[in-house]
Amino acid sequence: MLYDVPVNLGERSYQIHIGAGVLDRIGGLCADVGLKGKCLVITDENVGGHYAEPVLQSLEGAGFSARLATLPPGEQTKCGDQVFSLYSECIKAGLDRKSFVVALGGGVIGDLAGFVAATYLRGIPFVQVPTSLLSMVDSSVGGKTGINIPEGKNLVGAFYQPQLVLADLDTLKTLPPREYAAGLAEVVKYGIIYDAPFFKTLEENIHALADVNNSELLAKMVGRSCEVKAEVVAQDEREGGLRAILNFGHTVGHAVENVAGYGTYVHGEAVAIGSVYAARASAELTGLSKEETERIEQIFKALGLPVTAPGLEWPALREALTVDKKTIGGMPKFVLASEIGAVTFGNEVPEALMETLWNGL
Ligand SMILES: NC(=O)c1ccc[n+]([C@@H]2O[C@H](COP(=O)([O-])OP(=O)(O)OC[C@H]3O[C@@H](n4cnc5c(N)ncnc54)[C@H](O)[C@@H]3O)[C@@H](O)[C@H]2O)c1
Ligand SMILES: O=C(O)C(=O)C[C@@H](O)[C@H](O)[C@H](O)COP(=O)(O)O
Ligand SMILES: [Zn+2]
Repeated sequence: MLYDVPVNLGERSYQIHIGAGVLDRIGGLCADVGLKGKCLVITDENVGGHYAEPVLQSLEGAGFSARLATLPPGEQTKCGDQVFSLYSECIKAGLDRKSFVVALGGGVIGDLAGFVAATYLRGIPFVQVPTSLLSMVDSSVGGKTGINIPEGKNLVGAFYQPQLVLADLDTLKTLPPREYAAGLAEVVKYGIIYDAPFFKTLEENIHALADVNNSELLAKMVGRSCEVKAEVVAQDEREGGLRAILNFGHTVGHAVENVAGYGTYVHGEAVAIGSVYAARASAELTGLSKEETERIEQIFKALGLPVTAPGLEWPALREALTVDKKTIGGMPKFVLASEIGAVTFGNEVPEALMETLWNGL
């Protein structure tokens, strides 16, 4: 059965389809939204071994001509060199302006393949088939595509919406536990920024959350996360304001990823560290209570996520913050909470406090 969450963006609207054992529906769903002809399925070595064949079969079965490009796994793949090699793959696949790209994998593949689709021939359609928890609850939704450059995370990219998203919860059964936990960091984020009852439900189900065979709980968690993201994006597609709340924990999180070296901390882990930092800053500046600050810290710890990054020195992180997309006039901006479920964006943290908070983690 498919559970659908709509993303309402006028003529760029689409559906997120969530279900268990539904990967073989991809061909039919692509046909349903009017896609035709040729496509390039982009995946990585970990995901492709498990899921490329059923996806290709489903696409071919629905009358599409599909070619496969398989990339090395990991954050370092989200780079300019891979973009250019994928343009060549698009040519080899004979893609024209009516053709499309299928991103089959985690957020690295989704962001990269989406950026290729956004720029090849000035834009061809694309479809997201997320296979990591993080990509199901966050990166496949909302149209942020892009790559990292040595100076910083996601510094090159485009807003470009997919035609549809298909999340098969059964694919999570092969996801490594470390990556599953990392995805939970973005799930917790939705509770902190938007939905206090959801945060409480997560706290009360810590152990059940770790069970990828609990399809019912999984579907609820993925579904609610997608609903929150879709609601925020529908109000502010290109981050003129409100959408920045989805960046809670990311100001310091992105700096940690960059300074430690892409892949040392996976994205969700860096977000966990950045979220505890943001919670502590919120306690100092926006009235987050001691008790709620503690609850935020505890939930990340209980999920087995890091809340500190030993060995990373503040000056290097501070330098990385100067190129954060939220930094204006040299001052980094933070999403801060006044309580769990209520945040504001565009906050500055005094220079000395930024360093003190880092050294106190
Ligand atoms: N565009 C957005 O809105 C957005 C939102 C959040 C994160 N991101 C980006 O997403 C990326 C992180 O995504 P991620 O956490 O999915 O990382 P990822 O794509 O690197 O996937 C994590 C690891 O799990 C493997 N994997 C994925 N699905 C699997 C499966 N079903 N079975 C076995 N192995 C599997 C991958 O090969 C990889 O090794 C970062 O680059 C981050 O910046 C983007
Ligand atoms: O969709 C958004 O908006 C987000 O901020 C979601 C984040 O989880 C995600 O990591 C995103 O890629 C960050 O975007 P950036 O604009 O800070 O690079
Ligand atoms: Zn993120």
